Amino acid sequence: MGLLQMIKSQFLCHLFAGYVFLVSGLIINLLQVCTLPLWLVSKQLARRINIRLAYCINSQLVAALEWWSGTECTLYTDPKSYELYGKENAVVVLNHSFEIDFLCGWTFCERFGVLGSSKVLAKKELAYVPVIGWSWYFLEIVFCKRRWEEDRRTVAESLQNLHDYPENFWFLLFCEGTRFTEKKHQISMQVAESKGLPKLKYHLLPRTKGFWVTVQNLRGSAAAVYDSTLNFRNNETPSLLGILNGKKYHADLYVRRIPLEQIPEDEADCAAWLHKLYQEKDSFQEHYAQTGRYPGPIVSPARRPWTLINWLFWSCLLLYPLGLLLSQLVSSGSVLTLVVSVALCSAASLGVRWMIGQTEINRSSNYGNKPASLNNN
Ligand SMILES: CCCCC/C=C\C/C=C\CCCCCCCC(=O)SCCNC(=O)CCNC(=O)[C@H](O)C(C)(C)COP(=O)(O)OP(=O)(O)OC[C@H]1O[C@@H](n2cnc3c(N)ncnc32)[C@H](O)[C@@H]1OP(=O)(O)O
Ligand SMILES: CCCCCCCCCCCCCCCCCC(=O)OC[C@@H](O)COP(=O)(O)O
Repeated sequence: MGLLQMIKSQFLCHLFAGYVFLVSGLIINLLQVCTLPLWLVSKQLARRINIRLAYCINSQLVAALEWWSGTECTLYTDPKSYELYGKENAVVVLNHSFEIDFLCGWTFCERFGVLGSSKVLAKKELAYVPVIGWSWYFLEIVFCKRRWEEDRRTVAESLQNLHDYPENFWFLLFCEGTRFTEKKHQISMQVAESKGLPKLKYHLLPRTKGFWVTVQNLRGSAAAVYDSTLNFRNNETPSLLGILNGKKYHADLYVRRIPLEQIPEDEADCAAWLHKLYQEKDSFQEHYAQTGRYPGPIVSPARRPWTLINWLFWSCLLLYPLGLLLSQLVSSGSVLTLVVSVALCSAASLGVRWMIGQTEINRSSNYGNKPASLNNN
């Protein structure tokens, strides 16, 4: 392990990065709360401000991926479609197989200028995650309980609300609804068999209702579905902790742009269309397993400096109060102050570790672990 790699794996580096993320994130959450009165005066201005505030949070994780770990993300797509990315609203369908799949999505959001406005159909539990989850209220992120009878109305209403969104956005749908595990795959394939559907080797069976309600309610606003299939070279199993330790990964993403007009409006036809799409995605993963690449040309956008500049800005801004605090701590010599400071530090680092745990598949939910009739979160 080189010197730089050793420095990146130091706990003190992670502690500082966590301090900057947490404190800057809470400051930004507070600023977002302050925009609430503005929603009554000018909703569009409030939205534009929140897009930029959210960028300050999300881009710190993208900076960790792109600059700290140096992870490379290669895009395989049609050059004609590439020209449209970032210039239209789109529904992104991405396989949910890795702990940092969302982060690889975010790096492309950043490079196409939609990181602050990006949205997702997210499980309700994530709304309670400090900083990121809290910021999503102000981004009008769509939350679901993963219970259709409760979700169908709330999801439709939330999506309708996005029709007058002032800036281009990508709406991410992980149609499998949960991260891939062998146990969930086994159960999912039993459901596939019971439905007479072909078994999938690399994916869980997609949940089609959320996709149908999303496409139905974004027609007229979103121009296309970006069918996105992600994998990592050398059978890597990347993690957010690995990123924080400076581990470099190499992601490959295959994106196909499918105009929304090509997607059936009828619910049953739309469901059949999505099942066929996932069978195609499965074949792309097989192609990747055999050849180490996706079909089609590589047109990768280069990483941009803004995520690094944003992180450096917040680090410099927060370094001063941290220095003051530490110098007062040392000069006071008070044992009580020392104990309280150490306790606060420990609580904050445990909090950040819990947040990182939200991305870890070994802590995933029970959703999809039971057959269809008994399914719950
Ligand atoms: C280029 C890349 C850029 C991308 C980046 C862009 C933006 C990024 C922005 C933000 C990043 C944020 C990162 C956070 C990500 C967090 C994401 C999540 O939280 S994923 C979990 C929440 N989302 C979903 O669940 C979406 C998919 N689910 C649905 O759509 C569901 O339909 C639902 C609307 C949630 C309703 O849930 P429910 O369980 O009631 O679903 P269904 O009714 O559909 O399920 C029953 C249905 O499924 C069949 N089935 C299949 N397998 C099973 C199984 N194992 N158990 C039970 N049932 C199963 C079942 O037979 C039924 O079939 P049918 O519909 O035919 O009756
Ligand atoms: C600059 C460096 C910063 C260092 C500190 C890092 C702080 C950590 C931030 C944590 C961010 C958490 C964002 C939540 C994203 C979780 C995405 C996800 O994948 O959720 C899982 C669900 O889809 C499905 O859940 P399961 O049913 O599989 O269970």
